[in-house]
Amino acid sequence: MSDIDVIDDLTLTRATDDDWDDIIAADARAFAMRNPLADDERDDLRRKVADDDVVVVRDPSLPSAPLVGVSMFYRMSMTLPGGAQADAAGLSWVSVAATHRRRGILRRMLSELRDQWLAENQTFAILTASEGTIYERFGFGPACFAHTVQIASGAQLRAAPPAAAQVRFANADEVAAAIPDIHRRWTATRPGALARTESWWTPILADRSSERPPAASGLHYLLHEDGYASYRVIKDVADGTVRAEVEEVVAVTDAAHTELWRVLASLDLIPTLRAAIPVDDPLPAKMIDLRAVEVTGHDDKMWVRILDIPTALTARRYRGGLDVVLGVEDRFAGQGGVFALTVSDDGIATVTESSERPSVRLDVSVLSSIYLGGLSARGFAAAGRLWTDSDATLDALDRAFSTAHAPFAGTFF
Ligand SMILES: CC(=O)SCCNC(=O)CCNC(=O)[C@H](O)C(C)(C)COP(=O)(O)OP(=O)(O)OC[C@H]1O[C@@H](n2cnc3c(N)ncnc32)[C@H](O)[C@@H]1OP(=O)(O)O
Repeated sequence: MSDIDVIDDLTLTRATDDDWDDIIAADARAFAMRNPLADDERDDLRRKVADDDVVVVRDPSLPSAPLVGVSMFYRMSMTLPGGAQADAAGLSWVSVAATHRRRGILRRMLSELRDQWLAENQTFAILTASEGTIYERFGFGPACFAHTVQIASGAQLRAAPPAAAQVRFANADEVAAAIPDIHRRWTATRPGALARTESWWTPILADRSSERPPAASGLHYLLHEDGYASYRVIKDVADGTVRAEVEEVVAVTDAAHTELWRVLASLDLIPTLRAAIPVDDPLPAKMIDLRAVEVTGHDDKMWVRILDIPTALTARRYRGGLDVVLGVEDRFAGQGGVFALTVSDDGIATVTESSERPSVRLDVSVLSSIYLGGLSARGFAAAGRLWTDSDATLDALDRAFSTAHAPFAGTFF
């Protein structure tokens, strides 16, 4: 890592206070935002990221040396299969000016950050991707998915309502006091779940009007002792129709999940609800008519890149015994190699570098995709992107890497 680097006639540095006006303007252009971040949103962002974790590229050959590239990462924490929490570098706000595309600025910025992550012994990098074809070349694989669902108002749950209400609408103070802890309890139950520190909660709880979708209300909160839900009411300006966008349903128990959805599905004068839910969410199975939960979209929500393969493989738990030799290719970060992975019947792994012939071959992006249990080894084998020496090896690999719950990040970054 260096303080200043030259790519042809460009300079690459870490951000300082003086760069932030240009960073905000550049990202607003690159992400087609109607307005750049307002001052309070910019303060929120700066509380979440250190200037030393922000890479800035400028072109001094042009008047005023415009900022032509920016990338940053948050220091985040993610739940692994089995419940351990691991640090993860959350890559975000990556952009290159439209005037300077396709001359290697993204590759150069990611190389700089890769060198930093390796020097810091980071095990994982994660991101939410704007397009599906950019990040595999850097070793990232799609790892967490969500279903977008639409639910008609009045949809009935099978379970009879409890005698006494267990859910109530809560005011801002009650919400601020209760939900960070419920969220923390929830993260322990889901692989891929991202923890939120205070600097992440501040903008969520502030619910700034500048951050709301057009024609959207503020957040309404429903509180249960083991869960919460939030939603906005949106009136379509074009046709006047009303719907609710469910922002979050965070339930630590099945009972909390049922009671929160019971209330959401019965909101008056709101014909339609939309939500993004885990792909294995039990909601359809809880309805009298499973068609009441219509899946309208399926999106990759978080990508993972394993940076330290032995540490990552030993940090998670597995669902069955396994004895394989993984041959992993990593063209971007050079962290691949051959690793003997042995998992005991109780799901605990030991990993050693090996000189044996691999029984499984795959790219680090594929290993990263199956790591949280969101995609299967068998699926990649069928796509010709993972090779095993036998079907029995594939079966064992598939079973060991699968998880009881589909991974779900729960926080956009
Ligand atoms: C984590 C996040 O922040 S996701 C958000 C990403 N940012 C955006 O979508 C904002 C709008 N887009 C942009 O700012 C730019 O087009 C970027 C950042 C996507 C690409 O920046 P560039 O500097 O043009 O990329 P660069 O020239 O370094 O290309 C690197 C590689 O990615 C490939 N690539 C770049 N953009 C794309 C794309 N949109 N689709 C597919 N491949 C792409 C290039 O072909 C190149 O491949 P190679 O090195 O294997 O030959």
